[in-house]
Amino acid sequence: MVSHAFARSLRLQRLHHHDPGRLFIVPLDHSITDGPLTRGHHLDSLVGELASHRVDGVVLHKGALRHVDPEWFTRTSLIVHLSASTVHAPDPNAKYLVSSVEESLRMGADAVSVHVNLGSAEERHQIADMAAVAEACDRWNVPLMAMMYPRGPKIADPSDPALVAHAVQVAVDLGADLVKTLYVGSVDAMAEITSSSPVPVIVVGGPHDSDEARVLAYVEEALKGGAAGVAMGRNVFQAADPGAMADKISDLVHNGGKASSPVPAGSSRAA
Ligand SMILES: O=C(CO)COP(=O)(O)O
Ligand SMILES: N[C@@H](CC=O)C(=O)O
Repeated sequence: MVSHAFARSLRLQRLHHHDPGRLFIVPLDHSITDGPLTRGHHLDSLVGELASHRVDGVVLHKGALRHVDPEWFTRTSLIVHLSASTVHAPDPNAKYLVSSVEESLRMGADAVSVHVNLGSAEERHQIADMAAVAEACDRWNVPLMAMMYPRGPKIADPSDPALVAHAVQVAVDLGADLVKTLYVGSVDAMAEITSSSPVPVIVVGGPHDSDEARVLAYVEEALKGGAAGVAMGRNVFQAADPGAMADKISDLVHNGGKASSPVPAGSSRAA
């Protein structure tokens, strides 16, 4: 009988559309946290553009899937985000679950993600939620991406290497397959974190920066620090040309910075 590990490993490998060691994820879960992602163009066209420009996966909330063409997910993976809060809440750091592993599987998810704000007032619920989701991921053999942010009343510097290392450790100890967290601002300090983690660590992009060269330099630096890729939202979907920006980031993540042609529309996995 094929072991269950086979299924989880298969799903994890399927996230890597463009190379086995790196991931370029574009999270679009900001739509609950901050409100509508884009002015003007629709979510479906944005996801289609990302899928056509070598993005390995997108993070979406469950309801968004009703408005996106499934065809895009022959070329990019679907990570369903299970956590939510909005910036309008009395405590925006208090994340809670709005979906489940089983529901996400029913909707076609390749993986799920859960958000923990380490140091937040409601940390205990978020850690307990991640533990429960990790158990369900074990049961259903679904990869878990942990979104880990040091955030809370006592957190002075969220990118403090000791805090980020702790956040990564919490995710590892709860059973995450992949951790998305902050870049700590130094290649060496990041390398200490990534080299100590038994699971891949990818970094977020942060608020949109109109200086494209600075964004790309950030990606290069994070990769030098051993990040297994990036999970960049705002610096992609708020770019003037999200597809072109995705190509440039994908070249760094997947091609060592060498430019390569975008995946032709309609083609399935990259060669
Ligand atoms: O993973 C992320 C959101 O869930 C990171 O998004 P940003 O790159 O916009 O910070
Ligand atoms: N999931 C993160 C980033 C997206 O908005 C958060 O909620 O802060």
